[in-house]
Amino acid sequence: MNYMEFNDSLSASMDDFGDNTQDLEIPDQLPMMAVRDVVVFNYMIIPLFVGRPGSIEAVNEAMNGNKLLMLVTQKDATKDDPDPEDLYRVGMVSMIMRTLKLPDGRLKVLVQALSKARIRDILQKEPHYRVEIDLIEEPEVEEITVEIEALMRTVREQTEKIMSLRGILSSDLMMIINNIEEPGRLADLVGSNLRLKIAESQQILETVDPVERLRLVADLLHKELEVSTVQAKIQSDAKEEMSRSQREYFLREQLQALKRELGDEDAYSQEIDELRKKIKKKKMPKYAKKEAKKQLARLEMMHPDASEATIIRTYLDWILDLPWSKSSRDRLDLKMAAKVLDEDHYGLDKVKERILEYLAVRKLNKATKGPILCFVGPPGVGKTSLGQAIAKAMNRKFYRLSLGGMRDEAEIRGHRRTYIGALPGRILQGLKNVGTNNPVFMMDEIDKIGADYRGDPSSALLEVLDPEQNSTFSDHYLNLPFDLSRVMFITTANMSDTIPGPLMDRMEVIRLSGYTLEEKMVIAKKYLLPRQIIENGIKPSYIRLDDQTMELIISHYTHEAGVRGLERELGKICRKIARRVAEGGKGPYKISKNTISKYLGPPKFLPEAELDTLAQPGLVVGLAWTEVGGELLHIETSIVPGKGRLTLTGHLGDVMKESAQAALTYCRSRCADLGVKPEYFDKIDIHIHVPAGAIPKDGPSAGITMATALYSAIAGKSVKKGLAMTGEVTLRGRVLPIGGLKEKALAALRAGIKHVIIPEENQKDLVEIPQELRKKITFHPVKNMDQVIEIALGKIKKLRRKRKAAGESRQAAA
Ligand SMILES: Nc1ncnc2c1ncn2[C@@H]1O[C@H](COP(=O)(O)OP(=O)(O)OP(=O)(O)O)[C@@H](O)[C@H]1O
Repeated sequence: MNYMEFNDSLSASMDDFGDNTQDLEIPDQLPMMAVRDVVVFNYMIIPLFVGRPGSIEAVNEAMNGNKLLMLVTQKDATKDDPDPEDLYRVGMVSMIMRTLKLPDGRLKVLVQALSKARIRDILQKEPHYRVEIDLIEEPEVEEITVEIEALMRTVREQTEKIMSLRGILSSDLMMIINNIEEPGRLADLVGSNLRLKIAESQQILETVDPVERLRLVADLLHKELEVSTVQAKIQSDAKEEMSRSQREYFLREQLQALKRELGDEDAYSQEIDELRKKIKKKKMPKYAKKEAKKQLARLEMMHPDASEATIIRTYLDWILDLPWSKSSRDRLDLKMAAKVLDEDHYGLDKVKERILEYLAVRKLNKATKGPILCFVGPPGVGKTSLGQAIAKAMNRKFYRLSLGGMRDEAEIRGHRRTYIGALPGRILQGLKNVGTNNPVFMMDEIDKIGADYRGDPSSALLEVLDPEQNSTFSDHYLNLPFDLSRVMFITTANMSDTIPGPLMDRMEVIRLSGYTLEEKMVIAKKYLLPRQIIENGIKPSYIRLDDQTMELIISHYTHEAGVRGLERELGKICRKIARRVAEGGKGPYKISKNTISKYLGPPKFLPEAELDTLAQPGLVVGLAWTEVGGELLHIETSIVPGKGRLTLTGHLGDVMKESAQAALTYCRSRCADLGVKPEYFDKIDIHIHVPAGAIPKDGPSAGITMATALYSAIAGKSVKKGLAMTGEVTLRGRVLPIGGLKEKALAALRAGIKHVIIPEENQKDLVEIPQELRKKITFHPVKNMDQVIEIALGKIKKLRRKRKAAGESRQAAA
């Protein structure tokens, strides 16, 4: 029942019946009718449609008697034949005011509620319910207190709010509500109009006390108000959304119309036309053109502002920007190329020769798929700049990509277009950048490439670098094969060990080792200093730097295989001079042994020989080969009374630890030479330490160094001054070959070392060592440890004698 019915019925009750019903006697036994979906309240006049046979019987009996009928609500509306327990016990005694037979056999009955009553007993169920009842009198409210008044006002206000939120506010109903002075009536009127659940309505009905009832209604109103507020908000939001998109649509239509009016008709179709022309003009493979046209057709069908349209536009831009067929013309003039290479780089003869061979083959057979060159060497030896020089010599564009730390395959291959913000991989980005499809493409630090859950970039690189596969390189974003076979790939690495095997297979390694002092001198004078002079805006005449000073800078201010640090130091000097000139100085400024510290501060490195820390038993200098070139490796051994323990410190790797064990076993096998009994080793603790403890060290090449250090410590004799060594040792004392001889020799030279012990099998590598270096260092090839000991410590027999004498004098002293 809605409020309109209520409204009508209320006025009907006032007009037609007034208080006539007041005098009516209500018997305590009445026919009863169950009603569904509605709870009848006091004073209500309500039309009911009666169809169930039992109900029709009950109405008929009432009509035959005093027209009174007990109405109770069914708990479950779906039950056609409710049992007594399906019925609420409190209901309304009502009077039938009018009945009307409907053509379908049902009755329409208009009833007026007279009094609340509780069923005491059910007398009969068939053919219709008949019940015994107790009337429930409505208690009188003696005084309308302030609290009740406030409650009534709240209920009125809240009712008004809910009705207005629901859009069904009626001034008539509000007038009636505002005029009701009795709390109970107000509760019934509002409660019956709230669209409550049946159980809640019944709860109101069963609450006898009028004030309590009103309070309950107030609570329910409060709840209802909250729900209605949220509901109204949801509706208005939805409406707003609708109207906004409608407004946008109309505005866009208007904009299009305005554009048409103004003559710059349809910018969108113009854009499409332009793209179409570009695709037609652009030289690209048929499959690429086909795909571009297909995407353009899709774009045409779309709304220009759709997000998908932006993705297609970016994709088309990429297709149009890629150098599908644009190449630079190769310069294959070998003389010219040799000149360019010499101009930019000193030395590196072998490398230059290999590059010229490469160019020669290209000249004779343009279709050749040359190998990928991989420059391996320490930092700052010119790997990158050599790549640039090759590009210059061949008249190609140059692009450099650093692979260091790259872990995501998508960096090489790109993301699929379905990703938001997807882009092609770095290879295609590089090609777009240079604008030709045959640049010199340098990939730096290929040894530092990583792999994790995002994929393995090295497997993607395989496809890029393999001449058999790279003519159909597929980038995830582009999703079309792109021919990379004309690109000249060059890779660089500091160490070749960490390059993944399959990659290594596809490349030709060219080693660039560190520079000797003499080479550095020439590079500094011919290339680095002139470049720094120009970069700092000064003139060559401002600066006087003699050879002696340059040598000092190299040996005391830098400690590196390459020349990057040297260039930085020279840059520092030029900067300081630039400042003086800018401040009005005239120069020339002489940089000498005495003034150098003014420019560069105190020396940063002292050559190791100058340190003179080497003349102690147990201290030996080894040579190591690291990423940054050759390095000296100091090994310290100390022996103390103990229980035969061997302690190794200095962040040593497993291989190096095993070398130490082998060294110890070697020394144990030489007890006689050392003049000690085998038990001696059970009474001492040996500690081998390799300083610079924070730097990890590994590899077998320190084997002979450790064995010598241990031998020297046990023998109590220092090794020869200015001696360094490298070689792997076996348990039987054989010396095995090592790698990186040139780098190690250069490091020894930098440190002022004069003698180097090397494995005999490495003797063949000596040819690679520059002549002037071989003049300064004596290399001692050895086959076994005994030879090492003889060179480092002197004749073994003499040693034994000495050791014995020392033991005797100790005994005598004791
Ligand atoms: N033989 C040389 N002749 C002239 N200049 C050189 C020579 N070798 C290196 N240089 C200069 O040294 C600087 C450093 O070289 P570059 O950047 O090519 O080193 P790199 O070997 O690529 O190092 P990294 O492994 O750290 O990338 C460059 O300015 C380069 O011109």
